[in-house]
Amino acid sequence: MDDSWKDWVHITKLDPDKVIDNDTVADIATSGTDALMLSGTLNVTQENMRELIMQVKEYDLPIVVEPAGPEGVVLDEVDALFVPSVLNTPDMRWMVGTHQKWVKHNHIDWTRVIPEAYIVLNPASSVGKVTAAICDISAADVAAYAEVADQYFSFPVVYIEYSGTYGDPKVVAAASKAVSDARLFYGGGINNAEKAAEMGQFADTIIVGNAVYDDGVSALRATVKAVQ
Ligand SMILES: CC(C)=CCC/C(C)=C/CC/C(C)=C/CC/C(C)=C/COP(=O)(O)OP(=O)(O)O
Ligand SMILES: O=P(O)(O)OC[C@@H](O)CO
Ligand SMILES: [Mg+2]
Repeated sequence: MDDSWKDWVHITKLDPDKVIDNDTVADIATSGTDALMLSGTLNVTQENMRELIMQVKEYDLPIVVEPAGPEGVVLDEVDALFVPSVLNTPDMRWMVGTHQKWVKHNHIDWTRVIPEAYIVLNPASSVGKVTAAICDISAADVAAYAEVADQYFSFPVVYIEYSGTYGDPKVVAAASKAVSDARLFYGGGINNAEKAAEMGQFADTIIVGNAVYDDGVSALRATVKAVQ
């Protein structure tokens, strides 16, 4: 896709493993969020991903898929694929191994792939457990990962991921200082204007996931308003 995604300040993350009704989808689409990212670590299948795409595609909003593995890759009716690599895992599969297998067995439309350097910081999250990420690290450690991702690997996105819990703003501030070219994404536990504004000072883009399901679209709207 073109570079317009670099202007997104707010992304709503929808999980194909969760049920959402069409009225809620309509409210999300008009909330002011810049894009919908369809993603989850557990139980994402071609079937539930395609079902969610059918629900969201009628709105005039960018839709991107963030697969947890090659089996979750769907590109029909979608603008781009944001593909994670986890930096702070000892298991090479989540950094590059799964990607190598994916590329070996598929023809990839690279014009629609945006690589993301994930730094996973909530050990209790599904992504933390699956990737065995080493989460007990300092702000300086996170900043160094972020700099390596940005300056050495040239990842276009550095993603500070606290999925399911609100993170440490000092960590996000340190990562923000360390990154010059990449866009800094922050996701985890944002469910009101205050948290959105706090992380929005440091991150270029905030991602709101669970709040849509747990706190409703009014909470989502408050997070949008805080960063736009
Ligand atoms: C090579 C391809 C196409 C994919 C590989 C992608 C990789 C390496 C993924 C590893 C990290 C991962 C599992 C990312 C999934 C995206 C993500 C962080 C979703 C949010 O997950 P959680 O919120 O923890 O999960 P649940 O909502 O399912 O509990
Ligand atoms: O679900 P929450 O905690 O909002 O996290 C958002 C996103 O970063 C998850 O990948
Ligand atoms: Mg989730």
